[in-house]
Amino acid sequence: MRLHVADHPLVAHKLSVLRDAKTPSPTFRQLVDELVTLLAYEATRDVRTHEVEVVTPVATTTGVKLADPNPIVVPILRAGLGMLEGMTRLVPTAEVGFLGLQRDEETLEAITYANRLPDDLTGRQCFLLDPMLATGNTLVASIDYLLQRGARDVTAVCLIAAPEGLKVVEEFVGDRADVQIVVAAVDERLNEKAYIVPGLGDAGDRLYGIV
Ligand SMILES: O=P(O)(O)OC[C@H]1O[C@H](OP(=O)(O)OP(=O)(O)O)[C@H](O)[C@@H]1O
Ligand SMILES: O=c1cc[nH]c(=O)[nH]1
Ligand SMILES: [Mg+2]
Repeated sequence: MRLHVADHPLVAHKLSVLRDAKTPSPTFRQLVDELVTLLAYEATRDVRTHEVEVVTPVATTTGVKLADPNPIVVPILRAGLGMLEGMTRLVPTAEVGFLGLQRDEETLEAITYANRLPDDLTGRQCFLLDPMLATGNTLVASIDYLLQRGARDVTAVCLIAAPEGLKVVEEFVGDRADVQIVVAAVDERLNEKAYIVPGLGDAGDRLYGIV
């Protein structure tokens, strides 16, 4: 598993405002969107392309276009939905699948309530979106769904990860697939309720309210 921590003052600035408990929901949503665009730039560094001929008003040159099959982007509901538009703005030809998982706050198990993925992901570049990687249980379950469908090239774009969760994901992945995690920050630890410290609280609640 490869880990990429985005090291950029704009990322650090936006993340600091996002963490602030006083930041209201509309600003929070806007910042998540802006952060994803910055992270997506890093996450798509290895996106597959092929050469094309381009005729400019001056000359003919060689350019590149995204190769087929298109990448697939999968937001993990709810909170991952707040990252979808920022990602598809950068990769508009991507297909979009959906996973809905909710962490049981007692057992910390990830419970799946929605799964709408293509049956065959062989040879596809897959991008999972979820702002928080805490225990890692949600990301492990999500990566597993992709691997079961034949995917071997998976990038997870997260805003904040806990070291404990990164270890869990790394142990699960082993050498089964090429998995990259792109994050804005790796925080200190999990607290007794498995919330990321210092983190930003419950990302889904801060995006969409408490349900
Ligand atoms: O690494 P883990 O310990 O599994 O926790 C991380 C998960 O928790 C949050 O979702 P949550 O279950 O709160 O669902 P929500 O997006 O609907 O709020 C977050 O968006 C991740 O999906
Ligand atoms: O800190 C955390 C942990 C899990 N889910 C969140 O939204 N935040
Ligand atoms: Mg939540």
